[in-house]
Amino acid sequence: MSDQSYLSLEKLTLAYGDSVAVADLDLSVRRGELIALLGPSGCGKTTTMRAIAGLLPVKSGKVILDGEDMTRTAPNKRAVGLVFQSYALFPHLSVYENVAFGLRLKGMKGAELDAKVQSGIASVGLTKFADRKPAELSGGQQQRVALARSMVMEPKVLLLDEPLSNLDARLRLEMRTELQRVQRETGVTMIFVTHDQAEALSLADRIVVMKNGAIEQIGTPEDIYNRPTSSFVADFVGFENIFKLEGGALKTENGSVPLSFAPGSEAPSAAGLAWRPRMVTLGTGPFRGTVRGTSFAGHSREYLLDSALGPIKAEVDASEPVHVSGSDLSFDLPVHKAAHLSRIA
Ligand SMILES: Nc1ncnc2c1ncn2[C@@H]1O[C@H](COP(=O)(O)OP(=O)(O)OP(=O)(O)O)[C@@H](O)[C@H]1O
Repeated sequence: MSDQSYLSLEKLTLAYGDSVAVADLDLSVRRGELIALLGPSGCGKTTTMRAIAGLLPVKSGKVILDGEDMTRTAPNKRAVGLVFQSYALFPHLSVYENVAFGLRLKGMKGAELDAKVQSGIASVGLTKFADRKPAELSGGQQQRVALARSMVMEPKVLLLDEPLSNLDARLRLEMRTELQRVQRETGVTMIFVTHDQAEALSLADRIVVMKNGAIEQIGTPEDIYNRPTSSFVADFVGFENIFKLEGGALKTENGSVPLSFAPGSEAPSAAGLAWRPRMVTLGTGPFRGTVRGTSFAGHSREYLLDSALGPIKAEVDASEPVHVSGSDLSFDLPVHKAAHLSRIA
């Protein structure tokens, strides 16, 4: 993978009428990268994809692909493929004809067309189903046809908008693997939109977390999961205990609570600290909390504690002794385990 940018969005601003949906967005994607756009509903993921595909005029800024300014290029001249959550297959055409459709439009025919379509269908494991109509296929199979149909066009970038969201849990896992395989085998640059954190973490080379039409954080799955830099991303990936930090003390609803630091170590300069429930130590530590609620989650047990810091969520192995509601417990928020946040809402 080269370090050079293959697809660049430069100060991209996108609007519907007067209403700005994405503002000043900068994103640089390397050739062959698999990027996930992750974020809550309405944050601008689909809008960004539509602009890359040329389906939405750009208000200001640029879309550069493979060294060419595509900002004003028509969608069909961009070499950008699209796979939507609703597979948008032609219902009256067979699998074969669905996959052949775009190639025929480009004027391909005869043996060349046939070879290309056959290999596209084979690459997603649907050779046996070539003559079926979409209605005679499962959701996962339809999604594979949509993928094959885009891939035979040899796009420079393949955009997938919630490609797995209509599939049941088992098929989603299967399609994740399938997408990864196709990506590895073809080396195509892929950008996919998802609401689903687990999907983004398991598939992407890098994750772009969006909020209110802007990028909140870009990083590897490990960065996003372990080192969120803002309270928004921390909350999104499951750090449920988030505090402002001021002068080495946590700011809480009930005032400042000093933290204890390992001898010789200084208070972090971060604006905030965040802990996953798993990172909270139960049973020892400088803080006291009263168990307000507990829930059994199979391999683990979650506790909600009332404390001078406010509500604290803790999670421990289910094999640990059970603390009943009303129990008074010591706990700790180990500073060395915390995510250091530079921005906190
Ligand atoms: N056709 C449209 N006309 C007007 N506003 C729109 C249109 N499509 C989207 N928007 C607005 O633009 C903003 C971004 O929407 P977008 O669809 O890009 O979000 P998203 O992150 O893809 O959300 P979701 O996960 O729900 O698909 C939202 O405020 C949305 O209401």
